Amino acid sequence: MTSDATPPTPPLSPIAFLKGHGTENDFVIVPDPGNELELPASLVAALCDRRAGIGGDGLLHVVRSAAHPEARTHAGEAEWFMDYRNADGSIAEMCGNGVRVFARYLQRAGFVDAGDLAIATRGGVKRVHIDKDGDVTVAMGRALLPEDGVTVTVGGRSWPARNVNMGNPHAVAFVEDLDHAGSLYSPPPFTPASVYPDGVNVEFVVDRGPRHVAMRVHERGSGETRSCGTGACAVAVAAARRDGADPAVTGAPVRYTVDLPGGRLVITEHPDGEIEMTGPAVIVAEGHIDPALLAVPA
Ligand SMILES: N[C@@H](CCC[C@H](N)C(=O)O)C(=O)O
Repeated sequence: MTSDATPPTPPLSPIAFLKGHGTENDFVIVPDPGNELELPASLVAALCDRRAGIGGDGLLHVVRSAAHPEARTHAGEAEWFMDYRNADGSIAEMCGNGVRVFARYLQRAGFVDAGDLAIATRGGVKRVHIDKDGDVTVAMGRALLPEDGVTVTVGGRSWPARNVNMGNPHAVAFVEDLDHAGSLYSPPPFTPASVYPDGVNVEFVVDRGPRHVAMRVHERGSGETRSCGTGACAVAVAAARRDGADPAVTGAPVRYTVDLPGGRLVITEHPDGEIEMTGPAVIVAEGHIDPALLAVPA
């Protein structure tokens, strides 16, 4: 018997993924060396969904620089491009914890050895040092400190916040108590809104001791996370200016220990402005994405 019905669409092939975190800032890792996958914002959000998906604060799309239009010019310097997405599917320039986890993935997959490598990001090429079983250090580049800050208001309290750009935007507010930041699920209101037309990551900071601070963060596109690497760098830079320890002025490097809900990062700023971030990076699982999830409408 013949039929004129349309032949069924061939099933989508499953896609491999891994799950990893850096100080509990967690990521879905999608290896795609040839940049063959379509990853619309809706699919990224579905994968990062903690109830109906895999769950993560963001997604690390692992692509060869030569295969990605945004990274092709860096291919001679950095073989791999971190195509980073926030949990809501939005694109961000940089992710500090993400770069460490990305490097750990490359090492685990056998693409690189422990030691030194370069990774391309939208925030430029980052130099990374991987300890085989220990921490990962990233040269994060220099911070920009635009003069225009904002006032952040939560629960009737207001604080001035310093504008620090680590490739991505941050507003750093020193507060008396981290609980005063309230729920950071939604973006904390700030004025004037014109300072951050593309949104901002907001850090609330308290002192723990000499050159030692603790912070909570609301991440643009992800909500409150348990850690933010670029945020910890922004906090260390703001603290050094507040403490009269700007290395460009003193001529000496300054190191801050930054405690986050998910762990500890160590941030060193050098007299030439270069900032180094050191912390853990862990791969916790790997598997395959069910093709049904890949059929999420764009
Ligand atoms: N978690 C990251 C920052 C990710 C990007 C951020 N949400 C943004 O939109 O700028 C980090 O560890 O730096």
